[in-house]
Parts: sequence; C-alpha cells; structure tokens
Amino acid sequence: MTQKHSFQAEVAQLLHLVTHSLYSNKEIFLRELVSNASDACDKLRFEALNHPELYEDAPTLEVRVSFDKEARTLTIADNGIGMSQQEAIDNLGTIAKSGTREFVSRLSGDQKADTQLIGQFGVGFYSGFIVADRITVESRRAGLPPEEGVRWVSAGAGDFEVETITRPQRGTSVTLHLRDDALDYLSTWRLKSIIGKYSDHISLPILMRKEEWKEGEEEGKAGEHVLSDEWETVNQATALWSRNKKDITPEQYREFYKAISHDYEDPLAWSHNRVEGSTEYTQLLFVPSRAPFDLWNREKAAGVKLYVKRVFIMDEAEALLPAYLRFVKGVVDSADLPLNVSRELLQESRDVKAIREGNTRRVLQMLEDLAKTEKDEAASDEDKGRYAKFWSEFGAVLKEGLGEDFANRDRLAKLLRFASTQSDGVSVSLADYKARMKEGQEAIYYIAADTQAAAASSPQLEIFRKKGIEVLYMTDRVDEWAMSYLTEFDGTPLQSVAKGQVDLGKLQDEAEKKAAEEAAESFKPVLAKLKEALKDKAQDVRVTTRLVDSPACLVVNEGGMSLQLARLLKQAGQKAPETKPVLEVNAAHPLVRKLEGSPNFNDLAHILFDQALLAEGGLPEDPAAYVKRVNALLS
Ligand SMILES: Nc1ncnc2c1ncn2[C@@H]1O[C@H](COP(=O)(O)OP(=O)(O)OP(=O)(O)O)[C@@H](O)[C@H]1O
Repeated sequence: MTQKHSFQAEVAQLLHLVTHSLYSNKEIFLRELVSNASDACDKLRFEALNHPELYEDAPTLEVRVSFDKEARTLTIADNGIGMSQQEAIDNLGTIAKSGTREFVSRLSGDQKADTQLIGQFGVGFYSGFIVADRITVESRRAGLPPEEGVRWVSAGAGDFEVETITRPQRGTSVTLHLRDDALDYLSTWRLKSIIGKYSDHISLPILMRKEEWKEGEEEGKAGEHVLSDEWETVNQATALWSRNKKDITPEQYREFYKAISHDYEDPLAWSHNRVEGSTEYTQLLFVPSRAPFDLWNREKAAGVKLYVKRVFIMDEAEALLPAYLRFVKGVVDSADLPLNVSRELLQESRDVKAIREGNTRRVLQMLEDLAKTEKDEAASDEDKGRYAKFWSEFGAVLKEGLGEDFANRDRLAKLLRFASTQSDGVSVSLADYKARMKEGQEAIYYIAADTQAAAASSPQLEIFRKKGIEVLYMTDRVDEWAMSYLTEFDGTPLQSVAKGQVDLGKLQDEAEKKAAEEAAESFKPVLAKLKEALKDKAQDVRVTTRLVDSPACLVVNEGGMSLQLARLLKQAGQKAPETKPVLEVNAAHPLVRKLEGSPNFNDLAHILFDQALLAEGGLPEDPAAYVKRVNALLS
C-alpha cells in the first residue's frame, strides 16, 4: 500500500529552486549522491563497532553506480546503514538540520542571489532533481528484516509516496529517471570521469560495470561498447588525506575541499600534514575563500571532521579548533583516540587538546604565509590579494582570538589589518603603523566607531589630523572588545583616542602646552558653572587640547567602557554599566567662548553636551528637549 506525504514547506522551496535554476555544472549531483552513499557506509561501520552483526553477510562496504540506457535510469547503490520507512519519510521529506532550515528561510526568490547562496550550501540528496524528473529510493536499514524495506518515489514537486517492500540486501539505492536533457549521463566514460573528478578521494570502492568491446555481428555493422557482468573499481578508494602529499595534485585538494564543504569556490589555502610525536594524527585543513552566511553564529557547526584510523567518527568536531577558527574546514584523522570516543570525551581528552593546539598553529601558519605573500614582489597579483580577501571575509572572526587564545595573541596581533586616517583600504598592519610612527610618538592610536565615515569625521581626531599622526579606525563590532585584550603591540601601547586625556607627550611642543594651561586657568570659572549645569549627564567637564574645529567632545575615563560599546551591548539586549562620560571642551572655540556671561548659559551647556553625543554616534537622552533648545536659540 502506498502512502502519500507532502514535503515540508522548506523542502518544496528548495526543490523548486533546484529544478528551476540551479547549477551551471549539473554534474555535481553525482558527487552529492556518492557522498551520501559513502556517509551511509561510514555510519554502518561506526554502529558495527559495537554491533558487528549489522554487517550481515556483506562485510565489504561499497558503492555501485550503474545505468540502464533503455529505461533511461542511473542508479547509485550502497550497502551502508540504509533507512527504515520512518527514516526515509523524515530524512527525505523534511530538513532536519536547523542550519539548513535557516538557510532556506533566507532564500529571497531572486534566482541569481539564491543560486549564489545555495552554492555555499549544497543541496545534498535533492540535487538529484537537477537531472531527474523522478527519483526512486529503495532502502532497508541494517538490522531490520528484509520485509521491512521501503520504496520512496517522488517527482520533486509537492509530494512523495512511500510503500513497504521486501529487500534482501541492506542499504540504499537511489534511481534517477533522467530528464531528456540529461541523457548524456548514460555513459560509462562520462560517469567515470565525473567520479574521478569529484569522488576519487572517497575511501570506499566505487564500482561500475566493466565495458567490453563487441565486434559487429553482421558484416558491415560497426562494433560497440557493451556492459559486461563484471564490476570494476573506478576510484582510488583511499582516503585522500592518508595519501602521500606529493601524490596529490592541487586539483585533487580543491575537489576534496569542495566535496567536504559543499563550497563551489576554490579554497584560499590548505595545509596537509602528518604529525608525529606523543600524539599522532593527520590534519588536512582548508581556509575557504568566502564566509558562510551564518559565520556570526558562534554556535555554528565547526568545519572539521574527525576520523580515527580512517573510520569516520563525527562531523563538526568543535573540540578540534577554537571557536574563532570556526571557518576552517577539513579532516583530522587520529591514530590514538578510541573509536568509541564521544563529544563529551573529546572535550576532556589530552590528545584532543594537543590536536587542537596543533591545528591552531597550523592555521595561523597558513595565514602568516598568505600575509607574507602580500608583500612578495615575485608573487602574482592573485596571490598577493589572497590575504586581503581572507581578511575581508574572516578578519572580524579572527579578532575574537585576541580574547580567546592568549597563547597565540602575539601571532594574532600581527595578522590584524585596519583602515586608518592614512589608508582607506583595510590594509594597515600594526607593524606598518609602527614603522610610520612620528618621532616622539609613544602610542598606537585608534578610534572606534560604527562606520569608517563616522570614525573619520570624529572630533576626537582633530588634533591627530593637525599633527599628521595616524589613527587606526576600528569599525567592526568586535573591535572594542578584542582591543581590550590587546594593550600593546611589540612594546608600544595601544591607546583609544576617545579614552582618558590626550597626552601626545613629546609630540606637543612647550608653547602649545603653555597656551593650553593658560586657557584652562582662565576658563576655570566657566568650567565650574558647566559642571554644575551638566552634573546629571557628565561625570566631569574639562578643557582639552585634542579639539581643533569642534567645540566639545565626549570621552570616557581610561579603563572605562566606551560609549559605543555600551550602546552596542544595549542594542544586543545586554546589561551595560551606566558610566557617565566626560565632556571635554575646546576653550578656544567661539561657541564655548560665548558661554561666559550668556543669559542662555544653561541651554547652551546642554546643547554642547548633546551635540558632542550626536557627533560621537549617540542620541540625546531627550531629543525633543534638544531640538527645542536649538530652535529657541535660532529664532
Ligand atoms: N544513501 C543513503 N543512505 C542512508 N541514508 C541516506 C542516504 N542518502 C541520504 N540519506 C539520509 O537522508 C538525509 C538527507 O540527505 P541530504 O543529502 O539531503 O543531507 P545531508 O547528507 O544530511 O546533508 P549534506 O548533504 O549537507 O551533508 C541524510 O542525512 C541521511 O540521513
């Protein structure tokens, strides 16, 4: 008896996209289905560690790819874990992974944008519908009796049908009923070449029927290739990472990366090593070229798969890399961990700790190499641009490492890049900055703001501009938090220009200092009045030398949380300490001079404060009152 089921809405949406736009290279459907078959075998091998009876009478795991020209079908069959009827309904009719669901919910309906997005994702099983107008899946879960097999059929529209079948062999076969424009896949040569390209690294044998040359029977009739009953292995069938580095081509590394990451772009860099010593393992790690849409989710699945002696143990083994390197993809194959290792155990294992440290060092090494190439005269333009590309995609995540990975903080600091008052591009390293520091300059200055434009026009910068001192712009959300962990670079302190008093030290000449002191002295009575008028808003009011064109600005005390960070925290619904800022005034500014003896002193004082807040990216506490005061003065 067949039962009809509807696809979950998200699946229907995904299928629509698959069948209506997707993929300039259709052939990846084979990679996806072979990869599912291989995963199913991995799962069986894993479960059979404790239940060897699951192997039944077929202990050799394999994938078979075959086709039937007459029926126009292509079949990918495996003897892996298989599916029960309920599993087929669940796995092939709904999207279980929350990440994938979220991804689908982001599809905009704009085909071009969606195709881009989906390229980052891989549609797995559903990619079969790129080439098929109907798919039949027959399966039986290992351990269930033959009568509890299942047949699942769908034309890829809104629904699918399932029925119970008897299936003596365990595992799954996926049969694609090819569309008219996909009949070229009914060719041994074609399929072999696709498997060679995408699935060579799969550690299981992929078998296809051998082809034989048959002479034409009648006089004058040409011979042809016919399929024999003999099967042959058409891939290398050894896990790519277990092969010798020198036997692997760059092309093979790239394809391997695409297969494990579902990315359609080449990786930016990779590193493949066999690590020996007290903990033995192989690592093959990739840096992608493009950030995934959910990079910001720190809970997001980590990208490293764990194997133990070639046996697949788990995807997304977050213990193998720190969270700030969650963009890295790859494989770790340990020789020491027990096969039954669990996630909980991983967290505590000393071997895993050693692997995590080793992986971290490797990734940093890869990034340092990319950064080095940036300045290498002999490198191609493309190679030179790789680090900048990396930085624009992943720089903000890497910065989290400053607060997370103290042991590598110095290495991370060297990898940072910023825009600055002297560079629009985000390309200034702290070492570049130091090399350009003015004589007598004692700190690396930076300013944090929401955007580069806001940073560039900030009043706090005025004196630095005037003196030609470079200031770094920090415009990533994580910057302030990250910078709180980086107080110095190579012996030079980092100093926010919006915190504490400006002390340009040797950069300020004696005459300037003296003039400032005198101005401050004569301004004292006004200052006292200002403090009184603003006592609910400002912690203190003082005269500053940092302003040139602006009348006033707000700063926080050294060690205090910046106003910008406090705002970000509030926006994110978190508690921020209520720190009152310090109002700094430019005693030489006409507006400030006007204060003395003004009948509107109180209004002017509040306007001065609120404007400083606006200039800094904040909003007056009572915007309407601010507008009223300004209007009163204007009219
Ligand atoms: N050959 C197979 N044998 C057993 N189960 C399968 C097979 N193919 C697919 N499945 C099941 O169907 C589910 C959905 O497959 P699909 O390819 O859409 O996503 P996935 O493999 O989970 O994710 P991804 O392709 O992104 O790795 C799989 O998780 C698996 O449980």
